Amino acid sequence: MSGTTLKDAKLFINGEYVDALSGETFDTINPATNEKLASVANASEQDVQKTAEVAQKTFESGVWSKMSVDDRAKILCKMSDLVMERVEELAMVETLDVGKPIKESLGFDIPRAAQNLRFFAEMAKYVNHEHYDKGNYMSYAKYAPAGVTSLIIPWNLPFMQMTWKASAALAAGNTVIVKPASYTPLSAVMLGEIANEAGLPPGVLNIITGPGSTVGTAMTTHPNVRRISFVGETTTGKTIMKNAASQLIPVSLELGGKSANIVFEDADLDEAVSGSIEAIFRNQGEICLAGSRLLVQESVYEAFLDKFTAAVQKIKVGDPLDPATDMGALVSASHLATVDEYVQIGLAEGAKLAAGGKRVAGMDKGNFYEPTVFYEVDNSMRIAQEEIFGPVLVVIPFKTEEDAIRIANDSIYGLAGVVWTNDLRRAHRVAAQVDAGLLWINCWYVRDLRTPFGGSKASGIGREGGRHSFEFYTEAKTITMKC
Ligand SMILES: NC(=O)c1ccc[n+]([C@@H]2O[C@H](COP(=O)([O-])OP(=O)(O)OC[C@H]3O[C@@H](n4cnc5c(N)ncnc54)[C@H](O)[C@@H]3O)[C@@H](O)[C@H]2O)c1
Ligand SMILES: O=C/C=C/C=C(\O)C(=O)O
Repeated sequence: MSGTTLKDAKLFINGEYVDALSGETFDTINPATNEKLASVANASEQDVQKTAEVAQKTFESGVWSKMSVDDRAKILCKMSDLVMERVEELAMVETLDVGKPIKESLGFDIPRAAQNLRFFAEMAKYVNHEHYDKGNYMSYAKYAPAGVTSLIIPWNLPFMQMTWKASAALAAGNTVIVKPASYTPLSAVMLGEIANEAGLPPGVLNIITGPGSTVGTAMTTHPNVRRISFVGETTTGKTIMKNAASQLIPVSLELGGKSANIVFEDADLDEAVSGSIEAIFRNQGEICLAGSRLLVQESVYEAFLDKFTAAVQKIKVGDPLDPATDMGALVSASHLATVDEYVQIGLAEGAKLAAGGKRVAGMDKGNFYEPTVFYEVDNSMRIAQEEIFGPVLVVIPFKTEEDAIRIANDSIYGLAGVVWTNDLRRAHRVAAQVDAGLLWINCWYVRDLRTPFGGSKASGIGREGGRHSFEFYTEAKTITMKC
């Protein structure tokens, strides 16, 4: 692991890899060693300007926007196949750049990216066909690609989330400018090679690396841009929405979360323990959908917490490239400092540690943090209200179903929720009352790409997935004719 270097990353514009116009680069760092992995082109507003012109010209040429949906699907499915042909290489790059366990990159991130490409390519053939008759009049709707689409991606699941957005936008016939997060650009730029090999016309997919403050701003204010889809922090989402308002561009925002994971006394406790461990510690807790507030019914609180902390001790934190590793390194030294700061805040607020609370001993070179569990937590504490986005769980007892729902909803966020119970009616009753876009009952993060995905309250605006993605990435036109 130590000393691994990867190919330097350039911008992918108009089907070619190029340097930033300024020639500047920045380094991407391996979170497991804090050593440099590769140099990355550092784009500026001028690069975005150039790319927006390429994307607009390509869109207007019709080479992709007017290609038949079947032909588009062939190319996107080919990209999907090529992703799987290169699964090991892509997984290694993702693991080195993000710090996540290789078993995750190999078993989830990259295969899910291939699935994203294939799913939206195929679905494009079947969605959004509408036709109505009314007396002598017939109406139908055409869903045309919207145009140049800006996609801005965070660092936690880079390749998976990039393809989650880009596949839908491309399948709908748009041209795309995508920006990965500066911590994790390496897998994203590889999609350019794959696009070229699959025969995607130049200028359809463009990939830009550089700072959110300049490149991201230019991507959200450029007059050529017709759609913006963003995944990231709530505060960044607000800035993007303000910028988008200046051009009146529709936005789709997938933002932060502080989701309640509710364990009722009638749940299968062993299943709830393993599911709840997964819900907070998968991907080092760096996942927007994390069940970061564990609400446990008082009657089983102690029994559950004992089982849970015993299971936490078994989590193997280690070298992300080791196939046995369950939890890797946090994405950056500064993120590790933020996570540790929250742990100190929790202690100062009076919460108690049942597990973790510090860096992993003997692994100081990388950003390794112990899986951390706080109890004696009140939901009003900062550690229960603010998104930590790391391996830190707060456990809160509750008495009744009404208490659980009240605590779950006492949050600015509304992304996800989890309910563990064997009472069918309770499961649906609670799921209906938790204010969140996504609810899982006796499971967590099981995805069907046809379903609406996104959050309410401070967790976002809009939904993607299935027909919802196609609605967002297209412009509807109703045509009515007298017959
Ligand atoms: N709801 C979801 O589906 C979902 C999924 C994954 C992550 N997230 C959230 O993402 C956050 C973690 O990711 P992050 O730290 O990369 O988020 P972030 O908001 O800091 O950055 C996300 C992206 O936005 C860019 N950016 C920054 N400032 C910008 C600006 N002013 N204009 C345009 N772009 C800008 C960044 O460079 C990066 O590419 C967490 O809050 C997490 O909950 C949400
Ligand atoms: O960290 C956030 C997870 C986002 C997940 C998806 O976008 C998805 O599964 O489609």
